[in-house]
Amino acid sequence: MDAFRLLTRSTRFKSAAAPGTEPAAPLPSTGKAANPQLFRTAEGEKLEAAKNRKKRKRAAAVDDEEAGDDAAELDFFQSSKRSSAAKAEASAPSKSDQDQTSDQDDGSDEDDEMDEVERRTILNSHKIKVTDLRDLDVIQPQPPITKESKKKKKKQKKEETPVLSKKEQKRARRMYPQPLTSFKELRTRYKISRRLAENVAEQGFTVPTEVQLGTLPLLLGDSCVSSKTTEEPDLLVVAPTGSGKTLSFLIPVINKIVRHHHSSQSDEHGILSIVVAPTKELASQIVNEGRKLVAGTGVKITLMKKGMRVVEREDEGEANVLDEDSEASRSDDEEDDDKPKKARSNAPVTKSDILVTTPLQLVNALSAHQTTTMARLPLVRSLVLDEADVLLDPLFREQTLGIWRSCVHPDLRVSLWSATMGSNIDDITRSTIKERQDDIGQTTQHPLVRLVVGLKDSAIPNIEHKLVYAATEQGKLLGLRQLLRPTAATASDVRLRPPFLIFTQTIPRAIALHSELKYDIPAEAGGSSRIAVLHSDLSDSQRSEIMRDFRKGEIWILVTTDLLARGVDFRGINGVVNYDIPNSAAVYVHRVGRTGRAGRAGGIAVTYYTKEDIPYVKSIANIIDVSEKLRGTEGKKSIQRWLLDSLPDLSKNDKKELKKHGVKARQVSKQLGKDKEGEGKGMRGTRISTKSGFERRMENRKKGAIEASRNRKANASRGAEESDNGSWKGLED
Ligand SMILES: Nc1ncnc2c1ncn2[C@@H]1O[C@H](COP(=O)(O)OP(=O)(O)OP(=O)(O)O)[C@@H](O)[C@H]1O
Repeated sequence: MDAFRLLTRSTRFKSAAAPGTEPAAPLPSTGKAANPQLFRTAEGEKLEAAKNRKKRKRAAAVDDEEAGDDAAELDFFQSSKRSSAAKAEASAPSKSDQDQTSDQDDGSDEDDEMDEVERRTILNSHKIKVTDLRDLDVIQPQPPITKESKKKKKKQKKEETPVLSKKEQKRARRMYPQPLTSFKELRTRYKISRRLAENVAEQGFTVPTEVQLGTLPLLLGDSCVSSKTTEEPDLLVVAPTGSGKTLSFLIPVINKIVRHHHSSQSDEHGILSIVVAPTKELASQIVNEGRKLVAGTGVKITLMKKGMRVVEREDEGEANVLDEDSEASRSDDEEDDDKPKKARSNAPVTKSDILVTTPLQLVNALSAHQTTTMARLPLVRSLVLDEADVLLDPLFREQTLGIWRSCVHPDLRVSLWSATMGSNIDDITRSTIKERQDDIGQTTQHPLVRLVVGLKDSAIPNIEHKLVYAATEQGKLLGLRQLLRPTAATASDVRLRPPFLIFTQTIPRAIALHSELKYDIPAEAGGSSRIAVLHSDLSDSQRSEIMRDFRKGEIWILVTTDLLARGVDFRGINGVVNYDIPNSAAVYVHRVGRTGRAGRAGGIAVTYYTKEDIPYVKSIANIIDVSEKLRGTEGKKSIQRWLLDSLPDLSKNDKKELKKHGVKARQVSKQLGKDKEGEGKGMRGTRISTKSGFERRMENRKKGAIEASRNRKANASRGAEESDNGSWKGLED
């Protein structure tokens, strides 16, 4: 069934290209990208290939297998052979024994150190920039102070004060850590748990993405057997949407816990890692990804839910600690958030190793009975902030910092991940780390590193952008309807094919747009069931059901708010429609990043703007311009220079206001917000309808007349009844 043909009611649309014409570009929803990497140069590729060839030869020699087998790249852990052998052995010893013993039996890459030129070539080829964010005097320690050096220093000070230029400072901070050239290295060089390595291999990924290539060695560093053992840093990561950041933080977190379970502190039980994400949808997706990776490792990952207890508080009395095996293996489809909850004090304290949560849910659990002091999480060694810029935005900042401060273990490492990150995040991170160190009386500073892939705060280069002027609200609706019609393909160069997402500014607008569009889908295509609306006013179970149906392909068009703008990974989204322009350039980057994920090509992002939006368009036009430059499409630019020059710049204050409240004309006052259908008088700015004001007035008058006539009739018949039944009927029970 051709979804587009049915959806557009097209009789003329042909899915295959006519003979002699160019074949249609592959859709993001079809198949898998050959290479998930976004940036690479021939020079870097050659070097990586040479390194991998060398490793393969050595591994083959170790395993006494044939050298130069091309399939080795696909079978990078030789998982099928080895895991089946391991499984056969595993019938007797426990999983943890297997992990421990197997640490010795893989070919080791410890001698395979690259020199700085090689490391630099590969990192530059993938546009990876690594920076040491510590104070300069920590990075470049001064020589020890002796009497002589003191005198010399004084003399020097008098003569000149040696200050590094900005360029020199930048150079001093620049790092070139060893990149991960293949997933196989996770096992051979970084000695990650065998079972974890097999679980990664089972996902079928062949090449590490840039962010994986750069961050995995840094985060797995302290278990690296190389002579240059590196300390695990606190890490800030800015990497494109859909580039595999989830895997980059989950592998090290899980591996650290496996090691912890095998260590002398293995009798410590409780939450060892926390992953914080801004929405329940993203948190539940991370848990699902995590469950694939933890299978058989003995590590438990759990989604934070209402009523769950994470610590024992003295004010709550004795808690009964139950085993949560069943919970750890449950999928999020089985969530029971809407069922009545047990009283908090009766619920068991979670025995999970990794807790994935939204900020508010964990804060609520840590500050039971609404007390001001938050309970501590003494065992947590890893704190991951996914979509860190939004978690440290004023809306979530206090909650997120509260969680961070609750993690009091001296070995805590924090990592912050996003596709967009302002410099204020660096500052907040630095000051929070410092504040924590002072609180716990720690004197040593561990490394703080920032890793950026590509251009900071830019959209991925494989998306096609369309910025469409629609003049009015009605114009946007007409434009969107036209996109769904067969003529769209010929009338404009935009062809939007399901599945796709439509973003609006507010919940009432999402609801109104959904009501407008739901009868546009022909019955033979599934009718109104093919389009749905998702927002935070729905119950948890409704939200999960819609997400599931969209993922299964039963829903083709999903109208939503910025709830789904970040992190959510629908593999085959063909397009994104910004029905309402986003509140900031960062939101644009995230919204459009729902398509073209993991190196897939062809996603299209359509953004409508009206007269009222003109002051806010420039930052989006700039993002599109940069993204097209990054792709290097000469002559195929959708943003012309004259447009960029003529669009007004937005003041800092206006930017702030827009980020906080969105476009004024579409804001909903609290009272009016209750009117979800957009019918109230003051809802003019938020209303979505093709009907003119006159048509609506006439319709309302007609409705009023019908209602009045109905009332009159009802009153008349009631009067007649009363006169009929005038006799005494006794008292009602
Ligand atoms: N090495 C790889 N090869 C191919 N696909 C991969 C690889 N690593 C991850 N993926 C896939 O890429 C997709 C996007 O990954 P993920 O959700 O982690 O992206 P992200 O960087 O967190 O994006 P966002 O910024 O939007 O949150 C997922 O479907 C994941 O399975």
